[in-house]
Amino acid sequence: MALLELDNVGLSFSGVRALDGVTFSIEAGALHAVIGPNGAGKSSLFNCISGIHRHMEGQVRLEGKELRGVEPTEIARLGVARMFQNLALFEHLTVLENLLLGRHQRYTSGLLGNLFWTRTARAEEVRHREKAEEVIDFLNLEHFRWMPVAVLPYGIRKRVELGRALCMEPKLLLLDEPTAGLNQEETEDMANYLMDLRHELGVTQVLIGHELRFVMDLATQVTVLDRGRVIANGPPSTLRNDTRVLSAYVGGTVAA
Ligand SMILES: Nc1ncnc2c1ncn2[C@@H]1O[C@H](COP(=O)(O)OP(=O)(O)OP(=O)(O)O)[C@@H](O)[C@H]1O
Repeated sequence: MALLELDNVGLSFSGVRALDGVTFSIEAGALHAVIGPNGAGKSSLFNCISGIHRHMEGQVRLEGKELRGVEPTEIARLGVARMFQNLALFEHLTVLENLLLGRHQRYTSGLLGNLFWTRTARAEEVRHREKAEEVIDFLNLEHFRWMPVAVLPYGIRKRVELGRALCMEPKLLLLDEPTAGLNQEETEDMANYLMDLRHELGVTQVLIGHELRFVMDLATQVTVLDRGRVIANGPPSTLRNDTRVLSAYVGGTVAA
């Protein structure tokens, strides 16, 4: 069974058909890219998976469990994390504090446990710190651990944003244009981290991308959306010369 299945997903906004009959699946361990021109429906699709659009049609299933109608916080708890294009960090908190906040939906000891600092709450706090430190090591953020996010360069903030999502120990990581605003070197760094994530930690990723070369080099599977519909779906090698894909990007070419 695929990790995530989208079955005939549709979404309308007062007459605008943002998604229409979107059906495809995401295999465990994949780095699955969703591409398409502006307005194709990529963000709408992520919002449907995250439970933000309650009026969506069709079905979204995570490990066979229907997500439609499930609250976004519960979907996050089930293992769907999201790295936002516009950073969702707390600027005045340190890198470590931001990462620990990424774990908040995993706290189980509750308010009373924390207030009275019970043994369970203490043990839990240690576990959260260990996980945050693992993520810091993995993303080479040691040097920035105690710095407030506000003073960090944009490329490092993007890495912290990825780290915040990773702290949730997701089954499925949704990456909304992870390289937007990054320079060439930072883009290559991000690509390497995403590949390591797949190979070393086995995290399944769905990535919205604009830059075709980046997507084609990185992804194991690509779904192309155009005006809310799936126009192509397959491994990058089969899509490089697909005329539907090329024509969806006006004047665009899929670099070899
Ligand atoms: N909240 C909303 N209210 C009204 N229309 C919306 C809303 N969200 C999306 N749309 C419309 O749905 C369509 C798909 O938009 P969406 O943002 O999902 O595309 P996209 O592929 O992510 O585009 P981009 O690459 O520009 O971010 C567009 O026509 C957009 O105007």
